[in-house]
Amino acid sequence: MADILQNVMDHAVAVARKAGEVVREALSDDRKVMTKSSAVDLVTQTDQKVEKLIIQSVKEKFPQHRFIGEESVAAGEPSILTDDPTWIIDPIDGTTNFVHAFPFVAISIGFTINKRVEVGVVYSCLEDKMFTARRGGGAFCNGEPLQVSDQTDVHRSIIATEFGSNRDPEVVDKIFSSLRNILSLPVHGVRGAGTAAVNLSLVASGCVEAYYEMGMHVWDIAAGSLLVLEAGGIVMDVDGGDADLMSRRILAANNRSVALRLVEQIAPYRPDRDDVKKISGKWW
Ligand SMILES: O=P(O)(O)O[C@H]1[C@H](O)[C@@H](O)[C@H](O)[C@@H](O)[C@@H]1O
Ligand SMILES: [Mg+2]
Ligand SMILES: [Mg+2]
Repeated sequence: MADILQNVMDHAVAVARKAGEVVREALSDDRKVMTKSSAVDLVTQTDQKVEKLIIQSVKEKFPQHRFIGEESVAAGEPSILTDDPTWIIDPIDGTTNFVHAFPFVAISIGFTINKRVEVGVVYSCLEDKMFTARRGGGAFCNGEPLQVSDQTDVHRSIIATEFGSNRDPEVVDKIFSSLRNILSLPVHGVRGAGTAAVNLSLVASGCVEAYYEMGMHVWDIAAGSLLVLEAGGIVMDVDGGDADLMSRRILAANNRSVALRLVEQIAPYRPDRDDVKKISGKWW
């Protein structure tokens, strides 16, 4: 098992670096923008091209492994996590940033066995930061070990979150209700990088104390959640329950005391799960 995981890690890092080159080059081209679940859920040909590149390259090396890829799911592939070795891929996390050349864009690759993330790679390709984690083996950025912040007082914390791409009025109300509660605690600040994977790497790096979001997907958080755990942090549901990769809800924090103060402030809602088939033939 150990050797397989090292091979997976090495391959994930190599292919993420290659994907990052493609993304950086594409920044100077015209970016044709299409939409998916809503008018603000963006996708480009580069997202699709990078996902194909990653999946093809992994298939050649690990023909038995399964995939859950953001753009494959958008094209109708199922989004079901099994016990089999599975690569969970977000080819461009931060597509809106990519479209606008806002400088935080990541390639996120998580690898699960028995539904548990064993390897996580987040390549923040415009910063050239390669974040890596193996379960039980620590978290690193460009080879340097990561450690979450030791702050226990939420009032002295920075909290990261995102607004997502769901503009239903009830969801927007919940987002603002959570924000108002958290800002009024008060906290030192609220931030959002525009990519879940980078937000999680910021928690792992100790730059922000916590990140929460509802409505993102498993490919946004699979790799980054392992970074946080391996940097000494915790990952849970926004209501304080157990984390569930497919629930589309996450709260990742440096420690339990900060996390539980946030749980009291977050107005939760339940997006449709990633593994629930809503409309026949479509997996979202
Ligand atoms: O679609 P991408 O850019 O892969 O992922 C982003 C989600 O679309 C967005 O809803 C979410 O808020 C953001 O955190 C995520 O990274
Ligand atoms: Mg994403
Ligand atoms: Mg994406």
